Amino acid sequence: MTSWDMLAICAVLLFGVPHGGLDGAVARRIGWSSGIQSWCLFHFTYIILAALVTLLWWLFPLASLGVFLLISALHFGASDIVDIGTDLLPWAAHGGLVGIVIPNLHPILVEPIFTILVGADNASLLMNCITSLFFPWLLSLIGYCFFAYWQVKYRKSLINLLVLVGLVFILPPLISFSLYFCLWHSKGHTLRLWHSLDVTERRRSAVEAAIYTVISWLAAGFIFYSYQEPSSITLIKVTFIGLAALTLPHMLLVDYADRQYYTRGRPL
Ligand SMILES: CC1=C(/C=C/C(C)=C/C=C/C(C)=C/C=O)C(C)(C)CCC1
Ligand SMILES: [Fe+2]
Repeated sequence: MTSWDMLAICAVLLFGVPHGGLDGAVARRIGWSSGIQSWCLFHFTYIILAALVTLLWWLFPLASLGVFLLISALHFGASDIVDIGTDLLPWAAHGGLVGIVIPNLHPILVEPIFTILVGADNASLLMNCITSLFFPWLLSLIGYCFFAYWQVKYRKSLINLLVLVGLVFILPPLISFSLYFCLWHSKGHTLRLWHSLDVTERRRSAVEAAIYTVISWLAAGFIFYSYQEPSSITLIKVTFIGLAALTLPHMLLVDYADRQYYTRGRPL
């Protein structure tokens, strides 16, 4: 791992992870009350789901990484176009960027990372599967180009996606992932949510997000140093398995519960 890769991973932890810190604010606005019982239930459920993902990863690494890539595609795709719509073609094209395009454009660099996460045999199986998805993804991108020609509202997001594909092409995988995750996904989510929050909710939500962020950094640091031999391999494991663990509750809240609230007519 180069020092740029290290920097990229640190950026993911420092600037990417905090966007999940606003999940408490999301929970409140979809109806979780601020009472002590609800508060405990919310945190308990969040932690149990995250722990369950970690346990499942340990038991079934290949299936867990496969499902993680799939739900990440749904999450990233939905988030990229959240202000515009929910059409399938743009969703698929945006969703495939991280899980399909990055591994296909840099298989030599991505396969060793998958190997760290799920073992060599599983990594090569997964790479074969992802390779076979590249052509369908390319078709979705071409279809999206035509779609955006007619649906003018999608043009800007299409151009964004094309720029991102260009970045993925020229940059190493961890660097392009980190740029997308920190500067597109997390920044977009945080700004959108911030503006949609009641002014009276903002201060509390910011303090809460800062506390959750520090707790997740401490947890990551603790797990990292409790490994017998902290190394770049351990850093990769802690980062991506940690992301997978936090993504499930984060996604259930943001993409499922909050979207229902959103489609009931309130602003996001
Ligand atoms: C595992 C792995 C990758 C995918 C990471 C993903 C898919 C992260 C998703 C994070 C989410 C969904 C956060 C929620 O907000 C890469 C970059 C292809 C590189 C190789 C290792
Ligand atoms: Fe997210």
